[in-house]
Amino acid sequence: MIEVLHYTKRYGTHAAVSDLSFSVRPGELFGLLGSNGAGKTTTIRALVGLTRPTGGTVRVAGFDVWADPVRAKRSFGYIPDRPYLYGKLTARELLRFVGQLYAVPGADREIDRWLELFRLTDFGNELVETYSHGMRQKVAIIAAMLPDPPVLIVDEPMVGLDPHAARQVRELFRAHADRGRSVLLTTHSLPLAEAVCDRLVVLDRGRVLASGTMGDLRAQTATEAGGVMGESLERIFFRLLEEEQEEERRRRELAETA
Ligand SMILES: Nc1ncnc2c1ncn2[C@@H]1O[C@H](COP(=O)(O)OP(=O)(O)OP(=O)(O)O)[C@@H](O)[C@H]1O
Repeated sequence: MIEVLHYTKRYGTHAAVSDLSFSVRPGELFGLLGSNGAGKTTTIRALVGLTRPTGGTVRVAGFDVWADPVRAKRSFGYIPDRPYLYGKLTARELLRFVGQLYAVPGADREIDRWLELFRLTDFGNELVETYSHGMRQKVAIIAAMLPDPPVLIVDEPMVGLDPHAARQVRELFRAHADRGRSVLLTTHSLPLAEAVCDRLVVLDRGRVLASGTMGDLRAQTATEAGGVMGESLERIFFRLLEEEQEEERRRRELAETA
């Protein structure tokens, strides 16, 4: 459903992402993890047609996002890290607009259901510009999920959400994947990633440090860095970063002595 093949993005001489490959299958919830500046948003922006790759291919639902953008874009919902919403529309107007754009059957009923789910019913006829950060985030999530897309692409979904909404959203994404859809999400919340993701990629400065299921990551860090099986994703993540920093230090020392 999502295929990223040898994706590379350079800004001038700076490689934001280098030779990244992964795929997300139907029924999978896939996590893209990494520190600040690791290249998560850059990858997401290539997948949703906002930032052209320097090299490699990105496909959604079988369509090359850059060669066949309309068909690719019909097949996914996108929740950006900083959603842009029309502030001069009410949430209901904005969601009706999305419903018409994607020809969602029974859109009005669906919109009422979503607003109720996120406790926004009383605010549905208020202008979005009056909404709090978390309320806007909820509207962006509804807008992406209303067409029930085969692929959901999500950048940092939990920022600004209260604990109740964060749990709801986590369950929604899991349920979406369990209905045979594909979900790709980036997050800084390692407990969230560990709880919901089927497979993960850990990026650092645009390169893959590790990928696979939690079991794969545990096995990889256990053999490469002497870790123990059963470790949390948080421990694994820090172990991978420490390993990478150590490698980097060794490379610099070698370069200085050469
Ligand atoms: N428009 C741009 N011009 C130049 N460099 C950019 C641009 N956008 C991103 N970068 C660089 O690309 C790298 C990856 O950035 P990206 O936003 O993808 O990171 P991220 O993993 O999403 O980080 P965060 O967790 O902080 O959101 C960083 O070094 C960043 O400075």
